[in-house]
Amino acid sequence: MQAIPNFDLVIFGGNGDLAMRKLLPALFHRHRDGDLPVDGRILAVSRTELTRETFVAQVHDALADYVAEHFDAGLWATFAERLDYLRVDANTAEDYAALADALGDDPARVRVFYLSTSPDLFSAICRNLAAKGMVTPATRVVLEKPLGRDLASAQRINEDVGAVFQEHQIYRIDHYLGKETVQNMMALRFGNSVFEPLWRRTWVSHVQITVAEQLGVEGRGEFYNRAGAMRDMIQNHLLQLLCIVAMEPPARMDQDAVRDEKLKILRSLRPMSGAEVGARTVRGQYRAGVSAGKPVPGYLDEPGIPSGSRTETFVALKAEITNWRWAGTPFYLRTGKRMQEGVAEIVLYFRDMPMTLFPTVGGVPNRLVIRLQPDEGLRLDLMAKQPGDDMLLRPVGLNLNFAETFRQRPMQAYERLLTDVIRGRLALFMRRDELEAAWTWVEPILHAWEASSDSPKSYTAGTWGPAAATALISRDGFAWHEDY
Ligand SMILES: NC(=O)C1=CN([C@@H]2O[C@H](COP(=O)(O)OP(=O)(O)OC[C@H]3O[C@@H](n4cnc5c(N)ncnc54)[C@H](OP(=O)(O)O)[C@@H]3O)[C@@H](O)[C@H]2O)C=CC1
Ligand SMILES: O=C1O[C@H](COP(=O)(O)O)[C@@H](O)[C@H](O)[C@H]1O
Repeated sequence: MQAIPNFDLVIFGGNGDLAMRKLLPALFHRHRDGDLPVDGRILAVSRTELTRETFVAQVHDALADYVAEHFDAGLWATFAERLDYLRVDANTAEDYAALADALGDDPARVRVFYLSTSPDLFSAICRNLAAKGMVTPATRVVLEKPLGRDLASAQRINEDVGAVFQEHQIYRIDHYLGKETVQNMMALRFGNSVFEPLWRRTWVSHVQITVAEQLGVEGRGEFYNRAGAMRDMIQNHLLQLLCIVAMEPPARMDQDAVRDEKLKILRSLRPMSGAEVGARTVRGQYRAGVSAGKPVPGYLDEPGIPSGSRTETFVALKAEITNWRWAGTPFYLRTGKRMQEGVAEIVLYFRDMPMTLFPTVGGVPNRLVIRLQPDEGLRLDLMAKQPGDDMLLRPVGLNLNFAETFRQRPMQAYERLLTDVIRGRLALFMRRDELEAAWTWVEPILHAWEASSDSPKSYTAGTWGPAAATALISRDGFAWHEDY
């Protein structure tokens, strides 16, 4: 494993929610594990006037909450030495002079600009960094999602960022690609021979990808209401998961070979015509209910949500991949806020046997359940004989729980991704053409929804979403995997 080189990491939006909840805790974990070089500096920037001391105190409190039992006072002291804060308004060219001074002029030093702000600021930030001569060959830029709200706006951002940075310097983050189980899926598929012959239309009847959250919009109402579940989750996380399940083995595990294969899948997604969208997609919006044992308000009563909003908090849809391996095997995608369980998983359902020889109790088709959250693992559901005189079969699961097997703290997605940027490893980041292919597929669905007079179907918080989502899959003779 390549050591992490000395670095300057500049986080635009360094006092924001993502930085405090995910980025700085991830860096603290890597510091605690002794993975960061001594000369690795973290410089937070944003508009608010803060002293270094105040900022460091804010990070201390955030880490105490978000790193919880892994927080260590001794390690905090050395971590705090890495931190600094600078006031920079992204739109004010003069503010960048102090940033350029703080970074110095060593052209060989790895320099990462992490843009953890609204994407409206990305163009101005890149332009100003270039104008002040801060973009060296060893500089990388990380772009947070969502990258645009449709194909045209994504292209505009890509053009503006591309005018300053070369493609190999641009890291478009999708934190799902940093999850251990997602990488384990590549290990399962391309490090074992046993599944490869089965991994195709001949043996797989359909695939389900579910990312269900119990959380609501959690103080991000204004942002969420402009996005909705399609832009927030399907366009990026769920389509990336679909790519990892469906892609062909890359010729090598190098960044472009992997990304080429994912791109082929995105381009093989059968486009939905406006007329088909009604039958192949379901959008929902939660109303008040009980989630994780507590009464919760409906979406329209959350702070920052305008009355009568038609933003979807749930999407279920049927996708089809028109290629040699998958034609005829539907992929059902489903995501929602305030669902009954917080769970993320991929389930491959294998085809039924041609005939039944044995009586069964609670028969299910053979299936492979790949669990991303909450407990990462794999389960292969098989039928086995129940002990006793009768030849009676019942379902049993062969279980692999990664935490129990490896007895190691699983690395959080941002821990892996942040250090990949510093190391210059692009494989787990999206290339421009991938991002644009994903928007190309999603956009007609969004347009059809916008043009429709229908509102999202209402569902009670704490359930599995609108009844129409059950109908979407049961029409094809299948049912959502919900037996947790
Ligand atoms: N929070 C999350 O869980 C996730 C967030 N994201 C994405 O990450 C990005 C950041 O999100 P989040 O942290 O939640 O948002 P916040 O609103 O919490 O943070 C925004 C940050 O941007 C800074 N900022 C705003 N305007 C300017 C400006 N003109 N110049 C400099 N800094 C500015 C703010 O600081 P100040 O006001 O002091 O300037 C603040 O630090 C967004 O693109 C979001 O979509 C993606 C996935 C999950
Ligand atoms: O990107 C996002 O992801 C989170 C879900 O991430 P997870 O790692 O907790 O599964 C989601 O809550 C948020 O709305 C979205 O912006």
